[in-house]
Amino acid sequence: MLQLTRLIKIVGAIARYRLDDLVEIDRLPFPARVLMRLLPWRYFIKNTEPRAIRLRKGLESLGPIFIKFGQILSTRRDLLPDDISDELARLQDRVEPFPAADAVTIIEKSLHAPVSELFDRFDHEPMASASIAQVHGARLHSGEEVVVKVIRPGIEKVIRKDIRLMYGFSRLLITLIREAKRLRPMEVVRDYEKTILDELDLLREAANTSQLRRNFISSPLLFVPQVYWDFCKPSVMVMERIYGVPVADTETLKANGTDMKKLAERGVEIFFTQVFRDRFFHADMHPGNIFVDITDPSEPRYIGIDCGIVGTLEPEDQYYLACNLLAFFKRDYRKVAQLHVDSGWVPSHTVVGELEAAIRTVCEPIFERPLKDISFGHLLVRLFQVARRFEMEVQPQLVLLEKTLLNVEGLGRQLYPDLDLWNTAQPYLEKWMKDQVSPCGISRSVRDNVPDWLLSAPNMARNALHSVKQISEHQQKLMAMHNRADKQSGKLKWLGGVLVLLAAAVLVFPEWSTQIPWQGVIMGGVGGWLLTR
Ligand SMILES: Nc1ncnc2c1ncn2[C@@H]1O[C@H](COP(=O)(O)OP(=O)(O)OP(=O)(O)O)[C@@H](O)[C@H]1O
Repeated sequence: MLQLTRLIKIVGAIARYRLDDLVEIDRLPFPARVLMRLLPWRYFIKNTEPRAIRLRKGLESLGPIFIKFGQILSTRRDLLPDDISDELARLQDRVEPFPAADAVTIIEKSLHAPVSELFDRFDHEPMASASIAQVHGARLHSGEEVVVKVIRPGIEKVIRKDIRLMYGFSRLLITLIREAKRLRPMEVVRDYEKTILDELDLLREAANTSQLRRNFISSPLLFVPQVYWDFCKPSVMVMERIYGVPVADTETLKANGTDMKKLAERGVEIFFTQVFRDRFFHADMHPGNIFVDITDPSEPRYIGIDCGIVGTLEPEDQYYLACNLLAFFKRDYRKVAQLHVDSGWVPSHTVVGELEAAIRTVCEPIFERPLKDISFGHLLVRLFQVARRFEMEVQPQLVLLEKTLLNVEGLGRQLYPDLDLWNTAQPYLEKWMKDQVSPCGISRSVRDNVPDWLLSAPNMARNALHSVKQISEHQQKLMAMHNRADKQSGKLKWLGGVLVLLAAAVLVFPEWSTQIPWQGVIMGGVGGWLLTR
């Protein structure tokens, strides 16, 4: 019943914001075209606002889960046109807070103690309320000021139901409009499902926060609040309270004499450190999650919160990124193409020259601009688009990285419009490359891997024996098949020989053709051959 009400609400939003207009009817197959023309609201609802704004408003009207979906969708620039991505990126989940009494119940149930016992002070008025969680201020008995993040009650059920509906819509879309496959609606929903369900587990967020804090523990670039593990459960998380200026509040930052150039460059440095040193990056870098500590405005330090979404990279991904970025900026498209083939990102049958030409077509216009105006993020977006045409399955972690890079760039340029991203990033990449191939780097890699190799040695021996056994079994099977094929070809030769002899005899003595019982000869031949198989 709830599902039906939801469905009616969704159809209502489609009608009100004329979201059906986002589809080009003339390009649809005949039955879908008829169906679309039969939609009743086409004839009495007009909405002349730009399509991107209508889509944003439609999602907003459907509430927090769809807003979150829109936010995640906005990051798929590899699939969506720019106007839609830009507009969806403006979606903000301003959500009504839920009653503090509900928050208290969840906290007490999770931590098995009354709030008054758990905290010295608990602020019933929430500090912030978003789609998934609500944040309350509090003080521990030991005196530390903290914030308590609580998952919205009943939200998981709503999310799971909405996701089922989204899958249903995606299937319908693909069935009705074959072209829609290009937008990969099922993949987009799957992406969303994973991200949002991960965000529901605050233990996961707490673990990510701890890891990021450890990675930057003595860094002047980034501060990450401490997690209080004794107060963390899947629906409740308690962490150190931070005090900083929201990064979007550039007026306050400037009024306090913050070194904006340094701030912008530090953002890029943090990103490249996370990617090329730690292979672990905060992947939800929207301005609401970033604050600045301006205790010393000439040395501004970032403060990062909300580590619900993080990305991790495999060493191969890291290598791929570094090599590609370096080759790109040297405009060595052949190398970029070759790297794609060598690393198996595109199938081995790919013609390197063709991939090289496609990459050149995409990149040359971008490099027309001065280096400082080039967007790394857009470059990656375009590269992935090309790679997809060449059957490269773009890994989700790379899509996450591309989205983060776009955020970091956007933020950096907002803070300091002349930010030269390449100049800031190049030393990191080149240093990383040098490290990898230096004797130190190689010995470090060997040292890191030796314990694993030693531990897996007994297994390796067993696996090797197993493989040898399997190979010899396969060989025996192949030999047997080979012998049978030999025998059969011998029999076929024998049968062929008899038939050739008979044919020759008929040619020499044509009168025999009427005397020979042909059916008998053929049946006898085939029967004899089968019996001797
Ligand atoms: N450690 C903290 N100290 C001070 N304020 C905090 C802290 N953590 C969160 N907040 C406040 O609460 C707000 C929401 O927190 P957070 O981003 O973690 O929640 P969320 O539900 O994941 O929100 P969203 O998903 O929309 O980013 C922040 O924008 C900030 O104002």
